[in-house]
Amino acid sequence: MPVNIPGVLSGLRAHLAFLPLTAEPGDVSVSSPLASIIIALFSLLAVYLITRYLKSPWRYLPPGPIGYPIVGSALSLLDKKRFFSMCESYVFVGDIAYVNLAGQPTIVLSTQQVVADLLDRRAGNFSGRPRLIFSHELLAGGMTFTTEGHTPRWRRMRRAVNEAFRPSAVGRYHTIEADKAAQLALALADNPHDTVSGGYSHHYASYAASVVLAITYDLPILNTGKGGIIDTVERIARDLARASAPGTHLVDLFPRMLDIPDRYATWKLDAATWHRCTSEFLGGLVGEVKERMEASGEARPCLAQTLVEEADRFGLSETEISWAAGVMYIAGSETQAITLEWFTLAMVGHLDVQRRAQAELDAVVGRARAPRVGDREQLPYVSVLVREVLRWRPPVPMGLPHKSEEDEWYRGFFIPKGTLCIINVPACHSDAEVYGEDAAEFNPARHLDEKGRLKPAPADTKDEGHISYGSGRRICVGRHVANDALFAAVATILWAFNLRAEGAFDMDGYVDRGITVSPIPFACKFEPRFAEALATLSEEVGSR
Ligand code: HEM
Repeated sequence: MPVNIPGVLSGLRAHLAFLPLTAEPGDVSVSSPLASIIIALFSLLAVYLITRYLKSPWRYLPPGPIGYPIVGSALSLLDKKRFFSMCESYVFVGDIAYVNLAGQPTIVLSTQQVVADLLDRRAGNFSGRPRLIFSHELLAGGMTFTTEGHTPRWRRMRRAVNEAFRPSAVGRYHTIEADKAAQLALALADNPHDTVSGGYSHHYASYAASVVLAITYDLPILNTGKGGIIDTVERIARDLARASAPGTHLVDLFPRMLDIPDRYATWKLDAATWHRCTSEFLGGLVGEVKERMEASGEARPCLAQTLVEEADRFGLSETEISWAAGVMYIAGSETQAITLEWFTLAMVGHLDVQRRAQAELDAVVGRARAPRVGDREQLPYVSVLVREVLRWRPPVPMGLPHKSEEDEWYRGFFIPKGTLCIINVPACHSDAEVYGEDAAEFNPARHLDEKGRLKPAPADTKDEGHISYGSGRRICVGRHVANDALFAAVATILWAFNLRAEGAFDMDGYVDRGITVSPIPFACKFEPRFAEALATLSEEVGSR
């Protein structure tokens, strides 16, 4: 249909008649210059905004979902699987997605190479942690180095702990791990028909907790039942975890609330009291180690002993020693217990793997004694079985978030200062280019060559064969201890028992516990493999 241009123009003119846009001959209206000024200002503003937009590095953010107003994509975090699949649908370029979590810039890293490129090779910028005002700054007084930023205090505490947990130092804990593993097996045998769904996980929790506490404080070998100390440290861990859940405390959303004078903010006084009591409790545990060191000239090796001895070298205060040791329970107990739960699921779902591991144990260790951590070199299949559990079902699927401290450019993408970095560990571990086409399957043999020897671990995994321990400067400082303690438990359980599910089990489902994920509970039967197994374990407990 032909358009009547003059007609349209005159119609427009009629509509805009209230604004004298053009001066007619003889028109003396004073508003004409004003209109010109307004138009000029708007034009300038438009030019400014367009130039700013064109020049802004924010145009080059990695691709990602737009999300909803204000909350962005924060709500999708409630379901980890959905969150990751949402991010994965955007990682067609660069293996990196950008997500707005209620205003917090966040990137999700989905291949091991990208994780290493940023968190490892640019560790100077990507080793911070998000600010947790209530739990970290007020309750813990900034002392939990797991959540401390990339600060001198974090460096001091981390270096001191690393001294006690480096590969050449962890051999001194092997006896503790072997004793605890034997106790764990005996506890599991107490309930051979444990049809309570996941009833054995209670024993795994006790094992992990008592290994960590024994390694940290040289506490006497604890029974696998819970003792008073375990109850207290568990309460501390629970309080801190609850307090750091997003939205629990308003001060995390409105940091200016910190300026409210103490007398009007009872929550600050309560937090200070909690901090004082907890510091006293943790200081008391270190104090007992000191007493043993003074009384006997030396205590059995443990983390607290190293921290006390090395305090001057690393410049640690008394409170820093107490908290550096105290945080180990929080970081190291649930993670290990859950890994053992995934191990149990893998075993009931893969009886062939169970049999192959047991054949190796029978051939190398025999039945006259239980396996030891020192046997690991001769037990490559059992050893990679632990590695494969951590690859197949990472217990901390998002890692712990790192935070960038400066603006950064990577593969043409802009990563603003203060960006959170979340590792999509399941995606990294299912990369067919790294782990093969069967990456989704549980298959320990993938880590061995055709002669059954350990293959070199894939690039960027720090020789672990996976990145379940995180990456960069913040990589899990307890990973060598964890590898040993998990090996001790797995080897002892497979040496002593056949594991069989009683009833249904779900290989794909999971229970979301916040930072960690565990299998959906199922009943498992731990059947002794031979008559003398339990007697041999009883004899070995405490005799090494
Ligand atoms: C299966 C067992 C374990 C898993 C899966 C695990 C996983 C992790 C992960 C993902 C991180 C964060 C790394 C990062 O920020 O990139 C971490 C940090 C940490 N882990 Fe572990 N961990 C385990 C066992 C342990 C044990 C046994 C201990 C101590 C006895 C421990 C102590 C720590 C500490 C202190 C940190 C904080 C490091 C820092 O911020 O500098 N972990 N762990």
